[in-house]
Amino acid sequence: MEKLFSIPLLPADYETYGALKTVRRLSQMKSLYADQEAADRLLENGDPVIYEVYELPHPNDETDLLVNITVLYPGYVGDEPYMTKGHFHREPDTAEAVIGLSGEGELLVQNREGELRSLKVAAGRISYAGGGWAHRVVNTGSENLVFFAVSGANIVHDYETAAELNFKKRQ
Ligand SMILES: O=P(O)(O)OC[C@H]1O[C@H](O)[C@H](O)[C@@H](O)[C@@H]1O
Ligand SMILES: [Fe+2]
Repeated sequence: MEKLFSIPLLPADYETYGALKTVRRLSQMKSLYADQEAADRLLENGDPVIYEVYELPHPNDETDLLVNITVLYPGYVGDEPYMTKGHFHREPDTAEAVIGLSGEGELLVQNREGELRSLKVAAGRISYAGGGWAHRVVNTGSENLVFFAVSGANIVHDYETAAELNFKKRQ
């Protein structure tokens, strides 16, 4: 895609413009949920889609921006709502802004020292996580939570460190 565009902020339109669609299912992130027995019970009846990410093709130049739309479905694993995996950006870290398009939820952020914070995500709101904050979006509502996220295009996702902390308070 040419590095000039103006397109609607909708997953379907993103796909029309060649977005790469990534589907994340429960089996790919089961270990992140607190209630493993509840996850196993769900998996006996299939493998639910938790979220889909629509990513426009980009050349990863450090001067570019990564502009994704994510559709996070409503649902629970035990008493824990559906959520994204969550990640740090590997150093040198860059910030990420999440702009809610529909639905409601929260942006859980945690730094490498384990400090945990929660920011509201909703239509018409921007939630901003500066560098050094791992970020995970949680759908606390009963509708799809659709959000736009923008960060530096040259980020490298670090899922491992975020999974170790797993957005839990340190004792
Ligand atoms: O990458 P995850 O932690 O699974 O989160 C899902 C997605 O959320 C946002 O859209 C981010 O900008 C994406 O980079 C990320 O892929
Ligand atoms: Fe990110």
